[in-house]
Amino acid sequence: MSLYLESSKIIARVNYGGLRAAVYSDRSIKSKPEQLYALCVETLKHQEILNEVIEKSQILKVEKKLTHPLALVLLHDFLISKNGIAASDGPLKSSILRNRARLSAEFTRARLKRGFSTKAALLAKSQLPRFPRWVRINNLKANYDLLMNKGVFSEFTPINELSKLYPKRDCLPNKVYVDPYVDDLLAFAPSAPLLKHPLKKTGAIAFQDRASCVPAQLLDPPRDAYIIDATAAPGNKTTHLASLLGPDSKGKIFAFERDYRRAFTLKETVEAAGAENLVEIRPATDFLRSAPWNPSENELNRVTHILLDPSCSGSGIVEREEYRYVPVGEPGAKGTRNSDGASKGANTPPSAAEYEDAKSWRTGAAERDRIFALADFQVRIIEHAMRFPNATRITYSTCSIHAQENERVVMAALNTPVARNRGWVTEPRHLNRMKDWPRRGILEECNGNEQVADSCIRFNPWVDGGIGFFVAVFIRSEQERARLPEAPAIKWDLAEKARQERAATAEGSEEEEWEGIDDSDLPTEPSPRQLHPVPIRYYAIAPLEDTVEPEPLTPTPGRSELGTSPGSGYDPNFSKGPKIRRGGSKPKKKTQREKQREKQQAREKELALIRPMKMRERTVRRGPSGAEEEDDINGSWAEVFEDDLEYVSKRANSIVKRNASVGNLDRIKDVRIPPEDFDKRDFSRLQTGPSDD
Ligand SMILES: C[S@@+](CC[C@H](N)C(=O)[O-])C[C@H]1O[C@@H](n2cnc3c(N)ncnc32)[C@H](O)[C@@H]1O
Repeated sequence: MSLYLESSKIIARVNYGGLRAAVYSDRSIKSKPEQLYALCVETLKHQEILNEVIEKSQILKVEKKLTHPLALVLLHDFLISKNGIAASDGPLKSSILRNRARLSAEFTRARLKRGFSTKAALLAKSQLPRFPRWVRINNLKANYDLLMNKGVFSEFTPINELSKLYPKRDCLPNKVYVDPYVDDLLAFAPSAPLLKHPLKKTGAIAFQDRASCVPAQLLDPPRDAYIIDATAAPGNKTTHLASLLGPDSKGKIFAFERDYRRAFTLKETVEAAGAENLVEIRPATDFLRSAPWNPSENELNRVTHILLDPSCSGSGIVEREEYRYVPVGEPGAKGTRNSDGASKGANTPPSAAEYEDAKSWRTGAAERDRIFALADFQVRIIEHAMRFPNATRITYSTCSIHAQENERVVMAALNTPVARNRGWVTEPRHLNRMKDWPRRGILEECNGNEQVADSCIRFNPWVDGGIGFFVAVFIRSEQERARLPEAPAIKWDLAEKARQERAATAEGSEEEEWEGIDDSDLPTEPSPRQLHPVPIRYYAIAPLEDTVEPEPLTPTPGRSELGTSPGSGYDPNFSKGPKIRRGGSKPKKKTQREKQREKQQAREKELALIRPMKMRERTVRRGPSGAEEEDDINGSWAEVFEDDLEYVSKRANSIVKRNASVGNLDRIKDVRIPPEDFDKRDFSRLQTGPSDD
């Protein structure tokens, strides 16, 4: 398919940003993604004037084969791009060239009408960024009083309306907006001369989007708090936390960053902000492996506040250059006006209702699968943070607009055993500093739970000045914390220690851990199942050499006994087969022979399903004492519902292979599907990871 056909399809499909993800994640695309993305962005940027040309020239009526988005991309290249329409596109090109005189004349007329005497002038204007510039004052090097009251920003006059700073006709480059929700946060018009401001060079101010400042603000740590920023690079929120602690704080921020290279960027950001004394960077360190219950980590044990801003789809990031496609026939395409007289078109914010209807965000299948995988990880990271013995406050944020990564993750996290056992809830709206903020969580995505939906905060990029964002605050009371001061069982502790020692000697597996998720591993559609209140079987994922026959495990009451130590939970009477509990009416009496045949058939079916798990090579490692250690895989287990056995065993097998291939066996502790997802028949959040307490 040609560049033009592909780009016309993309712009028509993607609404409200997310163009980059759509282009780069669509595997069916043949054109060069960078060329495609540039064409989409530039076309949408100029769609208002191009729409006028389309309308006045009546090209869609003359050339019946042209669709509106296709006409837009072709006209962009014909009228605006300096290279013209790509030569290879014969019929498409001809459809434009046949009408060349009329199109050029209409374009010139439209350009002059807008006051641009040349095409260059039109292009220069269109390069201006679209949103206000947000500036956060860094308390480690300056303060609000100094900048706002003592004259450093004296050329800017404070205003109360953020909308005046959008680059429209009445945009005010010499005004400043003081944000009422985040301390020390200011907004300026995009054209305000701040990029090379000396304050930026000294680190006294930082450019940070408004929504991205909310997590640290809502974490609201006391001056001497011990804090974790679990996923820290490039360090915007870490340095914001440091600024909130202030220069005299005796607190500490542990900044985890799994990616080694990104940890360097984090270090630079921390140094530029003058926050070295407050921040302890943990480079190339996976937060999911942090173990505050280890005696060697007793500083982590003091952590009370945790900021989680994990990897997400980034679907809320509306690139500064991205515009929204307005199909022909919508009011915006014809240049109609809002009631306030402003032109309603590609640069017009969607209404709040339009925006909050997250289901209207259209994504391709590959992107959807990626989002499911991300959601897995996001729940795990919250769950892990909730295990910190002294934690009382956690913020969870994403720059995603997908409920799958937002409300649904919050709901899943609240439903984990660790949240329930330790008394974690979302902070009620009335207690929240942003209780007046209008955009809250999507009720139906919170299973109709108003309290949870109300406690979530959403940002609309067009209205709120920057990116689409989501924040939720989890809290638990002091009483709850006192009730459960200790973390996991001692067995976990020892297993964790052994794992950490192995991790220290393992080579280069960390960086791949998350990014390496392969789409082919992910479910494309839910598999059917009957409802079971509890898992009915556990299966070991056994290494080939050790076991001739795979060893099913019988269910044991406590999860902590499973999966953390090699071989735990094995039923010595396995040869008799695990007992299966079934609901429903009493089965008809069967003869002994029938029973035996059925048993044999069931067994063969199971073996056929489990056998692929045995394909990986056994890896033997030396433990700290030099003794040969049992490979982690021996202790791995899958919690399998009978109806889903086939699907889960395939998935477990692929996880084993993937991890084996990157030499990282430590992650494989369990494979499980949260019970609430069984109820919804949603297999999207199949999880792997350390066993829960
Ligand atoms: C969305 S970015 C964080 C942005 C950061 N909070 C900021 O405001 O500058 C997510 C980061 O988390 C890191 N990350 C992902 N998984 C991690 C894990 N398990 N442990 C530590 N860091 C992780 C990624 O490498 C990435 O740098």
